[in-house]
Amino acid sequence: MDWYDISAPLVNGMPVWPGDTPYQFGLQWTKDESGSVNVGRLTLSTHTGTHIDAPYHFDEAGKKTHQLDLSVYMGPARVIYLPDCARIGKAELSAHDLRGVERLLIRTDAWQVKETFPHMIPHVSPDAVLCLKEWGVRLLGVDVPSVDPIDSKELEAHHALNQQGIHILEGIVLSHVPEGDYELIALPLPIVDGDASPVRAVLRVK
Ligand SMILES: Nc1ccccc1C(=O)C[C@H](N)C(=O)O
Ligand SMILES: [Zn+2]
Ligand SMILES: [Zn+2]
Repeated sequence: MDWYDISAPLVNGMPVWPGDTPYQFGLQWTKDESGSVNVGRLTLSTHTGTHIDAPYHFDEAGKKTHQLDLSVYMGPARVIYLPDCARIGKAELSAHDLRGVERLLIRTDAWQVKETFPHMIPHVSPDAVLCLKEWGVRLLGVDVPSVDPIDSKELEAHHALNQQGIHILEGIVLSHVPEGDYELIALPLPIVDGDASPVRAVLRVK
């Protein structure tokens, strides 16, 4: 295997952010009905499964999905494993030499039961954000649905990351991926005026 799929499967009934639009796929027309083709129809939140947040999600003046710099979402990426961690802080990250890492993907394995939305997730603490910036990180990916605590209204980590120009990738699946260096591709859809976009995220083994 020379690549890993790190995307959550999109399937009816999959967990979504509490209160957000349920994910639904179905056939609008079947081949039987139309006489020629099956045609699907999707109803979904932009934050479904593996997705990126555009800054506009939490900042009125922030970039929207169609304005994002795609070079952020393609290129060298480092996967690190931080098991049993409640908080992704400076101390946790400092155990790794991350200088020059442009895309950092953190495997926590904190979200085990993928059929339900997690109540508690490790969150990124603001003290980590300045370090990430200093090391040269442009994209931070996590294997949980948010970089902030689920019940956070302030979204401190979202804002702190955005202030440093660090983009956010959430809900990646890394439980089968060893630590190391890869090439990431996780491109957002060109949703005009969007706040976020699902992505197909893959890692090519270097
Ligand atoms: N979908 C939502 C619906 C309501 C309130 C928040 C969300 C979020 O998505 C927040 C989360 N921090 C996120 O960026 O994915
Ligand atoms: Zn999101
Ligand atoms: Zn988010």
